[in-house]
Amino acid sequence: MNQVDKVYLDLCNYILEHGTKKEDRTGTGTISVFGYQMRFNLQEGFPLLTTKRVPFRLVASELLWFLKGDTNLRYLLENNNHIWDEWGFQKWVESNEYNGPDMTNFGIRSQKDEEFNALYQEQMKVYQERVLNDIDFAKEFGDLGNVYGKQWRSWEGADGQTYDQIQYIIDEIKRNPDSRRLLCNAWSASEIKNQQLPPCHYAFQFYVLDGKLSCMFNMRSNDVFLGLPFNIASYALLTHLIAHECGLEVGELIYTGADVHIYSNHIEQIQTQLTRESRKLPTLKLNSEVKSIFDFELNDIELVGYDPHPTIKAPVAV
Ligand SMILES: Nc1nc(=O)c2c([nH]1)NC[C@@H]1CN(c3ccc(C(=O)N[C@@H](CCC(=O)O)C(=O)O)cc3)CN21
Ligand SMILES: O=c1ccn([C@H]2C[C@H](O)[C@@H](COP(=O)(O)O)O2)c(=O)[nH]1
Repeated sequence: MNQVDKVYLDLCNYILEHGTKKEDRTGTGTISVFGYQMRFNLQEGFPLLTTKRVPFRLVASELLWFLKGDTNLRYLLENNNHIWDEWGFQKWVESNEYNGPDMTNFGIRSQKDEEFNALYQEQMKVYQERVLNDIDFAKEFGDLGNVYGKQWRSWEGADGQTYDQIQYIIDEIKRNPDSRRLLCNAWSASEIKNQQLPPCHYAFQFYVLDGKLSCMFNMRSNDVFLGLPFNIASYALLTHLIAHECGLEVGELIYTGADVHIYSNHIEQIQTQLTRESRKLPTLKLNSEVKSIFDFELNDIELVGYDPHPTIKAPVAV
């Protein structure tokens, strides 16, 4: 069994065995543990689960969106990436400008009420079309607020200046690889009110040893079935991109999670996944002509040899 699926499935088993039932903001209900760490050796292959298909293209386009400093859904929709749609949609249906059918608690209601779900799907389509085709609408309702992209690339300091935390990390790695300050912080107390969803992966830090770049990322809250496979792959890709620019190999990826939970409507899916045999990990190939991490585009990033078990569908808690 490859180490990545093993470490992930060990976590799933651990939560199912030792987790406690806990209510949550979305009203879905979870089984949760508080505090968990996992380590992935990036030399062994790219950490994308093989016991279900994880859509790497969506992971990569989301990361490029963060790295552009973009916070507007439009870029994701243009790339056929719908993982953030619900949080933009929520902003629209809660605004004065929305005058369609009542969408209160659309996340839960769309799962339980088929008639409502049809109405919701219709309004979601309208929303997506308008974000893609109406620039003024997109500016207002496609924007998720000061989420990751803003905090990573243009953090607003108490001095009124903006700070590019990613550029700082890259410059520091090149200048002073032993630094213990290779850190990016996305959690800002004054910004929570300006975010459709306050950051879940709220900080990460790099470490250079023997020509290898390692990364530790911290999550305050983590959806183990849908979010975590994305989060692991996303930070692995970020580590590869930064290592590429800095002329380093990749080292280890370390995950630290706080409220690590399985949603009550994901348990069957996890149980299915637990019965599957893992396969060989894929590898990552980056276009060597691209030098700066900020110049990467989707087709400069290639996953080689990914042959996973089929997708397992699950509803997302909003
Ligand atoms: N409850 C919850 N879980 C999350 O993981 C999560 C949030 N909310 N809110 C913000 C972002 C959005 N993320 C998401 C959202 C949806 C999927 C998801 O549905 N993934 C499917 C494929 C979806 C598709 O093909 O469009 C999967 O099978 O992995 C993954 C990550 C991670 N985050
Ligand atoms: O990258 C992400 C983003 C979000 N999540 C999950 C974690 C929680 O299940 C929800 C957020 O809800 P809160 O009530 O704000 O904690 O989204 C994730 O796993 N990964």
